[in-house]
Amino acid sequence: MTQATIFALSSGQPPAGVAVIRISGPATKAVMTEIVGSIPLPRQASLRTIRNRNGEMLDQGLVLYFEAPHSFTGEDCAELQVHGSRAVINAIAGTLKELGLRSAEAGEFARRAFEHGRIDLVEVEGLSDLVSAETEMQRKLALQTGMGTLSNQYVGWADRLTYARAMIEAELDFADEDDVPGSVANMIGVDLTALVAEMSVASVSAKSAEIIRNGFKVAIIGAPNAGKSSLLNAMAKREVAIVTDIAGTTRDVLTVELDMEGFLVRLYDTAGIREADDVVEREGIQRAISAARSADMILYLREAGSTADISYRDFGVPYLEVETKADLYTNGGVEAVRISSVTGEGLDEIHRAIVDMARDSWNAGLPASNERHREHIALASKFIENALDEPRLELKADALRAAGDELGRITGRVDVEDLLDVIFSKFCIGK
Ligand SMILES: Nc1nc2c(c(=O)[nH]1)N(C=O)[C@@H](CNc1ccc(C(=O)N[C@@H](CCC(=O)O)C(=O)O)cc1)CN2
Repeated sequence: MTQATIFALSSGQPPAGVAVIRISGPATKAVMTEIVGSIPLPRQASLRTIRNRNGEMLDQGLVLYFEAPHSFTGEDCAELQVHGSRAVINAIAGTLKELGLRSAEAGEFARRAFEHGRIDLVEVEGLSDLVSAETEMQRKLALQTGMGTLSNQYVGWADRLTYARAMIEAELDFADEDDVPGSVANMIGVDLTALVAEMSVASVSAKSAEIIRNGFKVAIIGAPNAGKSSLLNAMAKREVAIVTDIAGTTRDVLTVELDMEGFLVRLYDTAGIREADDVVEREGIQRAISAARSADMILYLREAGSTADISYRDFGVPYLEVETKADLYTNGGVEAVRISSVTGEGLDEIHRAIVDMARDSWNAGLPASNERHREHIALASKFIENALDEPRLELKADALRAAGDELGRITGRVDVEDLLDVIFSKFCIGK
């Protein structure tokens, strides 16, 4: 079956200065001949008139042609860079449909790139992250994943497993009586043990990368009226939360997302924790506690001069104690950071503390895998451990093959068909 030729608006929603319409598939050449008169020189921008099938002008734009396999998808591709109005885009899309092209599905260009071996599954995920990156750290992480750094790690691991297996196969094929039993096992054992250790480090990195992808979670907790919502508003620089003098104003957990020096920080404002009779307030307090327990950092707020309820210290979450309303009190010589959301005192210090903690939680030195990778890495290292424990060479080799297959599932070399729909559907149309 020949592949459909697909097209999509790859640039943002109209109206925009310029719109990029991408085309990929076997009919690309024929379509270009039809709508711009001839096939432009590969990889060179040419200014052309774009026409419908009756020869009427639809727009004038820059066109690019990429000949297979030297294109993003590995197929013949073209780009029409046209005036970015809805009407121009609709007119061109209409003509492309009349010529037998169909609209691309979400991620379909990337999928074709994967299917033609231009990029592996790890790089596909990196591209997906790159397109949705909002912070500087997300951009860096996505580039590392999307441009092969992480793939190289997995391929390197898989190569070591292949080498170990080859050693075993050789031993099985050429074993002679003079060989010392177990010598091959010893030779490969050292490297395989090292490999298991590297894998366990990589699994930790998946967790730390989550902080970049999903944000560093900071829960603001404390007694009612301690100034939690005022702090949230002051950090967000807008009135996100309702602030009143009435204790118990915040009932549910409120969130703001902040870009703090390139880190995505999710700040949670919570209901004040106290003994409460009101059902709604009690539920809010439960939510406050669970937000604090699942946070990456707790800001425990209390009004200057009041005593601390220190039960949150058992949550196992790093915390910072904050004395609020510092404008109303003189410093009683306590250790906590003193802030005033009214005067702004201490807010820089809070900012610093959060960014430092986020930076510490993220292990910058490690290539950042993700949760999907982590599951396969865990299985692979289990298989390697089995292989290490297994005295029979045939079974040792089998376990190593199974471990290699798990790594192959990460990069997409080994049966991943069922996964593809999930991964590619996360893309936007046109990617
Ligand atoms: N206009 C435009 N800009 C874009 C893209 C695009 O498709 N179109 N990209 C899409 O995401 C990204 C760039 N990625 C690309 C990756 C590979 C090839 C490509 O044609 N590769 C060929 C030729 C390489 C070469 O000549 O150096 C190849 O790998 O064989 C193009 C874009 C970001 N900017």
